[in-house]
Amino acid sequence: MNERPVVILTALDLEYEAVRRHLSDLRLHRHRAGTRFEIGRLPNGCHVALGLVGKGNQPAAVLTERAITEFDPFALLFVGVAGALWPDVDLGDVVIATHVYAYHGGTSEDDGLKARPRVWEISHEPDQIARHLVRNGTWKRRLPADQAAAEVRFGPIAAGEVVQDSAISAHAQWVRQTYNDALAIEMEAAGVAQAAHLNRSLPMVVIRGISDRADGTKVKTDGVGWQAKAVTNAAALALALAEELARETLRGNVADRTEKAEGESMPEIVRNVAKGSAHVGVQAGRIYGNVSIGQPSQAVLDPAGQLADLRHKLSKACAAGDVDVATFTAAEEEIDVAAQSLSENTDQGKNKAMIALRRLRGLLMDVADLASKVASVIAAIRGTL
Ligand SMILES: Nc1nc2c([nH]c(=O)n2[C@H]2C[C@H](O)[C@@H](COP(=O)(O)OP(=O)(O)OP(=O)(O)O)O2)c(=O)[nH]1
Repeated sequence: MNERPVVILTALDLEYEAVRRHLSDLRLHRHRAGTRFEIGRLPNGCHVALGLVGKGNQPAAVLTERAITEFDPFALLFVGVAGALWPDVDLGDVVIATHVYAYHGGTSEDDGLKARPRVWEISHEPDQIARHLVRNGTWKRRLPADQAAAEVRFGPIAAGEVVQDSAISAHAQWVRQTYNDALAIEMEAAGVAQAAHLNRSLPMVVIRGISDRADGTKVKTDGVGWQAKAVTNAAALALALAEELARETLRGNVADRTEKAEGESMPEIVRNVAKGSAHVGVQAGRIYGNVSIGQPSQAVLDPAGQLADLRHKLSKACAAGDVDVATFTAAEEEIDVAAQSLSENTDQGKNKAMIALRRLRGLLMDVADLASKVASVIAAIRGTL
């Protein structure tokens, strides 16, 4: 749906795996310096370039810069685990960084260490979208059935150069006193935030699952699997956010294209006619989506393809004012559910998709074209059962 991908970066292998699990059609992308990214798709068609940066702000900054240059993403997400700095932040909770503190900046003076804080703030639109997703709870659909529900918190994250695993060391006390509104602590967000800022303030969000309390019990909580549980929650929310950000970008693009189409004389469908032995190239201002050469084709798309086509038509109908924004949003959610259920490729998944599509048919019944398109997707799925 979006030509530009979202980049998602992680530090640890288990974080990478937690994101990778949500992607389909994965393919390897090698950078000439040896960095390996994988490019996959989310159920709504949004492309994701996934990378592993390792631990620490420095490699995170360098590889974030590399990913931005390589993929020109519309947004960047960092997904991982972190330690909680306060007792009311629970294991398994998800923290979305409203601010990132690079807490190691300072001057060492005769009377002690003085902080020289650097801080980056979350961009407005991803912040609003993330809060909306948390409010309506739809992101939880991506959690495995046996995963306990997590609380999501918005607040600052402190990023430094050490693994913090004490509540009483001088370092721990200094962090808690100097950055006392920070909810969580980790080692990459400052590098990622710096790289995003230096790239025209690319929208960037850090999403962390709490896997320990940064208080000397990390070995124990790691040992009973909290890292995997915590990052499963963070990844589910991150991918819901990626989809919604992609949708917003598409909405912007569709509106943009519609305005241009009205101002330009070029019609949407251009027929290039050759007479005699003349050779004619494609004469069109822009070409979007599939290109058919020759007579209009009646090719039959599979259910997933039909669903993608339906999504595209829905966006156009919304941009043209035939579908209001509330209906559009509700309809897109049903399409997401149908696409995700279909991607399971089981009879159960197909049945779930049919139920979502029946709800969708109800939502779109006033728009004849779209309602009949929904009916044909239902028929196509029924044919595969
Ligand atoms: N859960 C948690 N994650 C943290 C903390 N500090 C911290 O940097 N992180 C994030 C950022 C790093 O990418 C990564 C470090 O955790 P880790 O489990 O790899 O730490 P470690 O180096 O002590 O682990 P190990 O390889 O020695 O087992 O997790 C913390 O206190 N708790």
